[in-house]
Amino acid sequence: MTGSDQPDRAVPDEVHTSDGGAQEPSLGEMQLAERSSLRRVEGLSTELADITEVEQRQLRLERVVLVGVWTEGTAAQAETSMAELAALAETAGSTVLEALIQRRDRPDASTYIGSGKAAELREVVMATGADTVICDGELSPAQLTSLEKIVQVKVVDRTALILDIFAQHATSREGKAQVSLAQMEYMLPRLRGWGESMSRQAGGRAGSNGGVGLRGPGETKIETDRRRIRSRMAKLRREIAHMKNARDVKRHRRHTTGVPSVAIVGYTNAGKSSILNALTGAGVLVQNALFATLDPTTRRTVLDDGREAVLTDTVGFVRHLPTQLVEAFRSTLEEVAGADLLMHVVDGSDEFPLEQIRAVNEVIADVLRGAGADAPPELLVVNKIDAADPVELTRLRGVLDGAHFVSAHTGEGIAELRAHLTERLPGPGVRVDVLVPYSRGDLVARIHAEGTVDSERHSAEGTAVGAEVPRALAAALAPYTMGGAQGG
Ligand SMILES: Nc1nc2c(ncn2[C@@H]2O[C@H](COP(=O)(O)OP(=O)(O)OP(=O)(O)O)[C@@H](O)[C@H]2O)c(=O)[nH]1
Ligand SMILES: [Mg+2]
Repeated sequence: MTGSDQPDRAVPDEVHTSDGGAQEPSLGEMQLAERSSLRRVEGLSTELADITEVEQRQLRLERVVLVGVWTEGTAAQAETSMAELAALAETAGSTVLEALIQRRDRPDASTYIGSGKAAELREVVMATGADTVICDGELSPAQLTSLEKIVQVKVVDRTALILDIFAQHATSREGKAQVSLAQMEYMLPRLRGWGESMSRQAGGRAGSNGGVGLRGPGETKIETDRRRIRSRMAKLRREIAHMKNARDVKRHRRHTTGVPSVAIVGYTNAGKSSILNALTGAGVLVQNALFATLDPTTRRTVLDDGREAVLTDTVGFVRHLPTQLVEAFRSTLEEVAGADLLMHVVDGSDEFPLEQIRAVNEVIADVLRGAGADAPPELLVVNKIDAADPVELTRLRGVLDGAHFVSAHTGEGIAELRAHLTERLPGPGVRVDVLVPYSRGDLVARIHAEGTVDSERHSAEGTAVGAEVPRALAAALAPYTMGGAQGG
């Protein structure tokens, strides 16, 4: 049993698996099929018909060679980074033919890998018949252009690759708008570079690029494109702000009705959606692919004590998430700021779980700073313990104090996790009448922040408060309970 034997109201029964996800959820399968059928469809609106050359380049990553510059860290870390780039490339739908790592103090200012290595790369491209080179970093527009000149196939960087995946995966209106905005922001300074190499390469590409090739990216064309992109970006920003308002209202309503909320965050592919499914029986898309989830999915569940809670599955994070994306997804990620609890899921079978934790924490801190919000309490959940190395797990148990160790697949630890959530989430609360000494002003502050105060009086001995507070806080307040004042 996974422990998720409470009925879930949001989904039909047949989706509810008791074996923790051995069966592929049907909703997920549908989404999966839909996704692959959409893979090669250019997603931008017709308004952008004139400038989709950039998009089309990004969507045609078919046979790729990866190249990385290894500037710091161990060889194992450099290899992990390349393996991740390969996974990203495959997620975007391409076949990885070859990967090269170059050891340098810093990326070459003009060609990223240096001209000697670039010539070597050209050889590899010719030998393998690759049509794209993907660099493991963010390249300047000039670097992209110079490297393209040498290798003579299109060159794409990690940022463009991630943006491409996001563009393929976004399903909600808000998600799509956010990705478009991020892509345009990325594109804007690169238009000239893309344009120049496009005109050189236009002959090699079929149909869809004909218009561009014929016209040529003259200075005027670029200027017009820029202006169009800018005004489209402004429009998108307005739309996104509007959608965010609607979501804020919904969230606020949830808050005022007192339904506690959990935001599930974590590195991409850590198993966030699997845990949501294991906890609630929801049929959220689970895929061994990066960024399977892009739109926050909220599911209701019934806690062990019969209360309701909502869990929100969020977009996964990755090292060096393009800044344009952090920016664009900020409003979505603000779900994080509004949650009562952050459930941070870590892949315990990953080679460097602590680095994943760090990368995720950086993005969260960034988002919260932007939202001007305090971090909600965090619960660390180490997933995939069925697949993890036992020695590594022992080490993790040592360093990750208070973490829960679970397997969404076998269901191990899931019941305990549910019990912990029940315990930890603010509930309708416990009635307390306490006299808190002035030395514990922190507790009074917490009562105000976490509970509902209905009486407060200052006396010589301290602050007398009558309030309804979450169970955990009630426990902390137990020593200050006023004699005989119980029961209300
Ligand atoms: N062995 C093992 N694999 C798991 C477990 N939980 C999830 N997985 C696998 O890990 C992969 C990613 O799972 P998801 O739940 O889609 O991960 P996610 O964090 O939602 O990923 P994104 O939405 O892509 O960021 C899938 O192939 C799952 O089957 C687990 O407990 N054990
Ligand atoms: Mg997911």
